[in-house]
Amino acid sequence: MVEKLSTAARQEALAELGGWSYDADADALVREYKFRDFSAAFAFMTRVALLAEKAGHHPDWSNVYNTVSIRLSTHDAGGLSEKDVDLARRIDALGA
Ligand SMILES: C[C@H](O)[C@H](O)[C@H]1CNC2=NC(N)=NC(=O)C2=N1
Repeated sequence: MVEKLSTAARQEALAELGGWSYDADADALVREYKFRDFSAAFAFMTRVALLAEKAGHHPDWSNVYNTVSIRLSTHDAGGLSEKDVDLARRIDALGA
């Protein structure tokens, strides 16, 4: 069972993950990515999907044309865990 992050650990993670915001109501990390068109957005989603499968941890997300909205939280823990921080780091490492 995965533990939710403590307030201190969450604040530390947010400081490190520059582009991500914290949704306090959902206890989730959120970020929006913009691309030049749908193809580029969907190519990014494909890469994230492969990361997520490898990690066994999956984003809640949506796509509208060139925009991909990602929300990370751990369903099993009922909020933010280290798994979300790890996945956010890996998504950022794609360099989108
Ligand atoms: C069995 C499987 O690993 C679990 O159901 C995983 C799958 N992906 C998941 N993704 C997310 N975001 N939260 C989870 O709790 C979760 N659980």
